Amino acid sequence: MIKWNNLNTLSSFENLSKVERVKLAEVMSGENGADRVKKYTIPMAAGLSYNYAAKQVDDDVLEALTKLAEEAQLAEKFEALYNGEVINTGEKRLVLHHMTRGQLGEAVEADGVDKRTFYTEQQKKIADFANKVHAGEITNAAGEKFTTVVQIGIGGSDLGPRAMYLALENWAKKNNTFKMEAKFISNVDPDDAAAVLNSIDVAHSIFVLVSKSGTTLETLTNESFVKDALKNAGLDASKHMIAVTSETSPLAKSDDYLAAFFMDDYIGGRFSSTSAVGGAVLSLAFGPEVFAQFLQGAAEEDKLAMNKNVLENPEMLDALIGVYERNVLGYPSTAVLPYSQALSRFPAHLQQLDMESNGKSVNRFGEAVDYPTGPVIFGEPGTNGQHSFYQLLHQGTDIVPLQFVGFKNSQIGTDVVIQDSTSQQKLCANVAAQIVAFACGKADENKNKNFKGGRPSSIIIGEELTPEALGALLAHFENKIMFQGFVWNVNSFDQEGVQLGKVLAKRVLAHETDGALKVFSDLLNI
Ligand SMILES: O=P(O)(O)OC[C@H]1O[C@](O)(CO)[C@@H](O)[C@@H]1O
Repeated sequence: MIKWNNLNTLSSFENLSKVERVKLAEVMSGENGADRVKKYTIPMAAGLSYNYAAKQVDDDVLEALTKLAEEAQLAEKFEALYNGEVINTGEKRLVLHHMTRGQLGEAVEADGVDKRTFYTEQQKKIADFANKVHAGEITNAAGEKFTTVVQIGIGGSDLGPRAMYLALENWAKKNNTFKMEAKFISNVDPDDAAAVLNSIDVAHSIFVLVSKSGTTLETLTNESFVKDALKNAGLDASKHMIAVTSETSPLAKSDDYLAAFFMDDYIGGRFSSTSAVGGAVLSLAFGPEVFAQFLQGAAEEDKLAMNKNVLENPEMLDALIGVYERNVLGYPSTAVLPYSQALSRFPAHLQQLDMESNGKSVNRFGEAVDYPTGPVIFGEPGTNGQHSFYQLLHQGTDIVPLQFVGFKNSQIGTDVVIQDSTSQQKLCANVAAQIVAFACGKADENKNKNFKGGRPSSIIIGEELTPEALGALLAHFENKIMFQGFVWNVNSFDQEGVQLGKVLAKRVLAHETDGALKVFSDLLNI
């Protein structure tokens, strides 16, 4: 029997807050620190590992976290989710994104169909379509091959697929699986669509309109923008556009598209990278086999997330340490710092994934919670971040937990030796140095040069950022955020907080304003 209780009603949480705090600078120094780095690590899928040696934990904290996981029934709640319970209570929906990449539990039937079959059928349809485009069987009206794919979508219909595309673009070029260049239009700022359209050859471009709801104003506006451009170039828009949407959306039955692929309401936008939302653009860009490898990595990581032993479950442990940092140690934000240029937009994707999921102040029954929930997430790839905001991270008044990601090898492989080391070695040296610098600090009589240390971090380490590794990385964070939502007793799968701004913007556009809204409308010349 699953119980949905607030975090601060759990006795294991009270016990956790009484466990003696770990002095990170002390435990990470000398041989003790070396032992921790070897001991506090968990294997992940695709050769990745999650190392939490530099987190503010020891065996006592880990034991208390294990008890919290048990009392909060994290494994049971995940099981209920993948077996098709209505976990998204706010919208009365199942939560099925795991099924886009595998079958973790029982078969789930909804809307009269087996859902795993539905998702795999969509994948097959996309693969078939992509193969025909690559083979020149589906072409533009002049019978010429498409060379570019442009995704039109926003939020979850943009950030995840864009981050995944950028993560694999160079890998695919190096491994001869690169098929088509991809571009993305998301913002309703006309300069976004105009700049992308100016940079491509529209006659040889295929546009993927992605909107689960089929009602998002930004996306529909950008669709019109693109249709105008196609018309102005003397082209038939319906021969250049495909749609990814839910079967119940207004876009589903339209004749305006060359083809339509479906997801459904059981997949939240921000959790949709492994559905048709990411599948169409990634299969067109890199081929369906690469997309399948990406799904495989995610599926393997999902299986690890099922493990009831917290110390063998990287997602659950990462989630619990995050809760400890947020609710016991009182840290308000988390920085995501990939030491990989290919992951340049991964922090932006995690921002939506985490903040839209767990940025809630009521529990899943709509009652106010009186403890902090989701942290502020931000990040940049290293080493660029080091020359930007790391000053605050090292010496600022707030302690910001850090989530590093690093790979032993680069994707392209081209490198240079300067001062006896390659660029890749310099990159990896920097992330190792940062972990220890943040944890241990450095005493200096000059207070301006003093580093207190005690700043916790974890790192996910891999051999190389491959499609499997990327899938595993994505699934790690999706599952981590899900587990945190369970601990905080919030519904991580709705997003009512985005509605008010949309409603007010419509009022501004309809000139139905008064008070401050009217003055701002006048100031902005609307
Ligand atoms: O795919 P859609 O329905 O256009 O939604 C786009 C995005 O808008 C949001 O609903 C927020 O406004 C996100 O959750 C979602 O990813």
